[in-house]
Amino acid sequence: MTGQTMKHEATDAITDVGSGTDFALRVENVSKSYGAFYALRSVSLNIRRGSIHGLLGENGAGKSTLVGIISGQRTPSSGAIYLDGKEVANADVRAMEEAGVFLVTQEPMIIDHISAAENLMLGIWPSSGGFVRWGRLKADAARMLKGSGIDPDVNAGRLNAVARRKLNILRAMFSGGKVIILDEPTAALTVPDRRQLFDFMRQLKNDGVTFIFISHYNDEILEICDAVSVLRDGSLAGGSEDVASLTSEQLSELVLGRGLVLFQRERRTFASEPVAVSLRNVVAHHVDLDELDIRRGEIVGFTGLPGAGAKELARAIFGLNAARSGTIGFAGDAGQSLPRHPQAAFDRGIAYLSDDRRKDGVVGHLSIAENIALSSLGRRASFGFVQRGQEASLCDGYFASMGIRAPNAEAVVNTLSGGNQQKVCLGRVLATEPRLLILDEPTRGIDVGVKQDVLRIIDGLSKTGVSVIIVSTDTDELVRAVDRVCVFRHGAIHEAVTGDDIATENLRRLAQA
Ligand SMILES: Nc1ncnc2c1ncn2[C@@H]1O[C@H](COP(=O)(O)OP(=O)(O)OP(=O)(O)O)[C@@H](O)[C@H]1O
Repeated sequence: MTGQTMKHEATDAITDVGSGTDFALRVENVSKSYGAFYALRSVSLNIRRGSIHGLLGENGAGKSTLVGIISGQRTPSSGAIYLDGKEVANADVRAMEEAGVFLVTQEPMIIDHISAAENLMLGIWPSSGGFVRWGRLKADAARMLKGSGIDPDVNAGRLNAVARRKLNILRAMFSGGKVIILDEPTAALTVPDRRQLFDFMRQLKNDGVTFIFISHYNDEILEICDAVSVLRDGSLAGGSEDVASLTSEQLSELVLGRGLVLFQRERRTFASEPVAVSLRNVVAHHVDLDELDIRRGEIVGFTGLPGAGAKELARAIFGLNAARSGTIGFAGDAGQSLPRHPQAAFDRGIAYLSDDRRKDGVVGHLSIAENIALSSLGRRASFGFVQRGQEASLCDGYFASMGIRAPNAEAVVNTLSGGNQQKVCLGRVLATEPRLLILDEPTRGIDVGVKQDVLRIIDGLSKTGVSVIIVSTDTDELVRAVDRVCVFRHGAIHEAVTGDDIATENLRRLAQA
């Protein structure tokens, strides 16, 4: 299928507006500009009632901007939104929620000091004569949370990232949402969590609820979506009303406007390479590891269920989680205690990309250039002075190779799309030129095209002798990018997989077993 035929299909879909009553939501000629820049340019969409409609596009294509407008978080520069055939004008988030439109973002809006049950029912607490009916609230919430693994009575502040995300999704679903927008909802969810979410969506869809679903994962889109629309550079570039008939390759082509060459690392054995990193007897929160050696230039994947030790070991190596005991040695040296904080790790040539860019990723109010240079400046400064020319060339290199979408490297990071912020984080970590690079979910939120570029960059870096750890729940990423996968269970490496055994189904089975 070519980009052109797809464009044609999209146009047909739009002209076939029907009576209007078939559509839960219509977007008509919506534009959004920031100064002279158009984030959206005259976009029109028709979303069928009771369907799951995928909204696709590369990083920065305009997806978040569009759903921000639909949900009342942002105001369009021009255009109109129709809900059940009626125009909604100047609506804010509250008005849109009252009208049944809910946006579930990647960053859950949870109130920490109240219980999970109270959060779940936020805004719809059952009341009688002005008093909240706590008994009814608890009973309703317990029913809703059944099977989710979330204790209704637990203080929400104590929930982990996955539970918070689930709670947020459940809240939208149970608040009488007629149109529920899920912006990359599956990031950080395990395979069983994801299955549960999709079952839930199908159930609600049968009851007539409409979903808009943003995802960069082809397998998810093919599994759950009925129709898709694709944005490219702020304009509607195509779509399909019959996702079931598409292959993964066709979907990628639809998004990128060109065929996609998937990256695959040429795996080899490292037995004859010198040991670059030696970990011994590491005991930390959720970690109890006897030993692990990583060779020069080797890429090792860490995977497992949450709390199994993969992420926790990575954090302990970088000094983010305190280790009770254990040593790390480089290139056969005697080894020293694990670093106590990130600066100490950094000084020993360890770099780390966090999966939480909000907390320890980029500095939003600084420019792309400043962010990329930030971690490596100390190392490059001479007599305390940073050479501006050096900073500029370092940054230009990463700006270009990461394909960051912005007018130039001086753009403020807060104005970038989520995926582009993630690329800035990665550029910043790579610029430190470490000897051990730890990447926690490096391509989460990154579009399918750039994902291949990122995997290529990591591959290239390993060929310069850097040892790499990739912590990932994305089995596709592990299959394409690493030489060895360590599957964690109870804080230790339960199994190490190499060669052709690094295959999607095998990894899924091992991680869940
Ligand atoms: N406040 C702002 N000022 C200037 N430009 C902005 C602002 N907000 C968004 N943009 C720009 O609008 C464009 C669309 O961004 P948007 O976040 O909608 O993309 P996206 O498709 O959701 O991307 P991603 O997949 O990376 O999340 C981007 O180029 C972004 O830099």
